[in-house]
Amino acid sequence: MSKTAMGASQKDFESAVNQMKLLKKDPGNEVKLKLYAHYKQATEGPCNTPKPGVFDLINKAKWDAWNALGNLPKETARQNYVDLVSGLSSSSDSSSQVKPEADRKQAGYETLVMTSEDGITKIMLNRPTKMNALTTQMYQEIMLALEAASKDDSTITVLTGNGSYFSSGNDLTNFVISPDELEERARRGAILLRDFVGCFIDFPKPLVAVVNGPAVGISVTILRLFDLVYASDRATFHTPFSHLGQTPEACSSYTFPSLMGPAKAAEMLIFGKKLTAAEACARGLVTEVFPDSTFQKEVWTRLKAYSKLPRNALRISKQMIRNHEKEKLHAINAEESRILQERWQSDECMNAIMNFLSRKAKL
Ligand SMILES: CCCCCCCCCCC/C=C/C(=O)SCCNC(=O)CCNC(=O)[C@H](O)C(C)(C)COP(=O)(O)OP(=O)(O)OC[C@H]1O[C@@H](n2cnc3c(N)ncnc32)[C@H](O)[C@@H]1OP(=O)(O)O
Repeated sequence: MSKTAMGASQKDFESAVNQMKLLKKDPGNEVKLKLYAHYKQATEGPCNTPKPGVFDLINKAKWDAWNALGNLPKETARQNYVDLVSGLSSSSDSSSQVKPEADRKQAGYETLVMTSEDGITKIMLNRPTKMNALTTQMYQEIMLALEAASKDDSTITVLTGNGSYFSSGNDLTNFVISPDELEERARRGAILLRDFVGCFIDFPKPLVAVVNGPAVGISVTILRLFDLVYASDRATFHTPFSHLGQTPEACSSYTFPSLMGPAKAAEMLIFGKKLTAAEACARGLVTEVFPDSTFQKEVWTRLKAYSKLPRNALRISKQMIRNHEKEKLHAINAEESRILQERWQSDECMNAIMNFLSRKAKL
């Protein structure tokens, strides 16, 4: 009989616990929470400790993960733990294996797939099971990818998402930190945000967003810094900043009012109205909307034709259009990042994040 059918033995479990201690690569907060919850369930049974206070972020997230397992039997939790660890070990073992050409990622990127073909460099966000939510690692990798794309011999650079979403915006687990770390992490977060947006402001070549599905938060506000925005008619555009106790970023406090007028910008940025692709197009945020059934075909045919245009002319024209407001955009970016640094330390923001993480609220 297989191990799974019998359930993992206590020995398997102990060996998985030891294996975890030897794991070289950090598996990330979400996996660590799952491991913690299954370990506690396997060793102590259903959650039996008082719920930590709302500002005790780490312990609250751990408690929520354990509590979510309800009455899961100890044996099942033990098996799940062993399976989780075995998945982690095999994925780190296989990192040295050669993958088939079709799914080989350009070296150095774990959260993106970067490819160059037909004069187009494509940067694809690649966390489809998390709706391409942006972790701090992902912000860093996007900056590296943009830097590489700005120097390669392609004509056009494209950002798109793998799976059903373009991106669900900032990964809210970026906020799973202990209260004594909050001030320093907010300071570093503001620098990361400023540098990330700065790369888009300064990007020298035509930059195209292929919005394959819904976009949330910073994946919406950043769009005004692209030269073309093509959207599937399945895409939606949602900036729920107030719901999260946060404020606009990516220069949207300036670019959105100048694009669509202050009243329409307020509807999105202050009140969190979600737009359809057609509405976003009518407001000038999207260049063109395509039926989802033909989206990829139509967009890539169009982009391949554009990529054959004279490279330097495209580049110089882009810079002529963008250079007028570059300095202003950098100043606005710095100010928005400073304000967010304060917001991230507010009760309003912390409560909203905890609500999401404990699955009480879906935006
Ligand atoms: C101290 C601070 C340091 C911070 C440093 C950051 C620096 C830069 C900050 C830039 C500022 C940016 C702001 C924003 O982008 S605000 C917008 C944030 N995004 C959201 O609020 C969206 C939250 N997600 C949702 O509401 C829903 O998930 C969504 C509507 C997108 C989809 O719902 P659906 O029911 O279809 O799917 P699930 O919710 O089940 O999602 C599937 C799994 O994906 C996970 N997920 C999705 N989005 C996020 C996210 N943004 N953050 C974290 N995780 C996300 C979800 O949890 C599911 O995971 P599991 O299967 O493991 O449960």
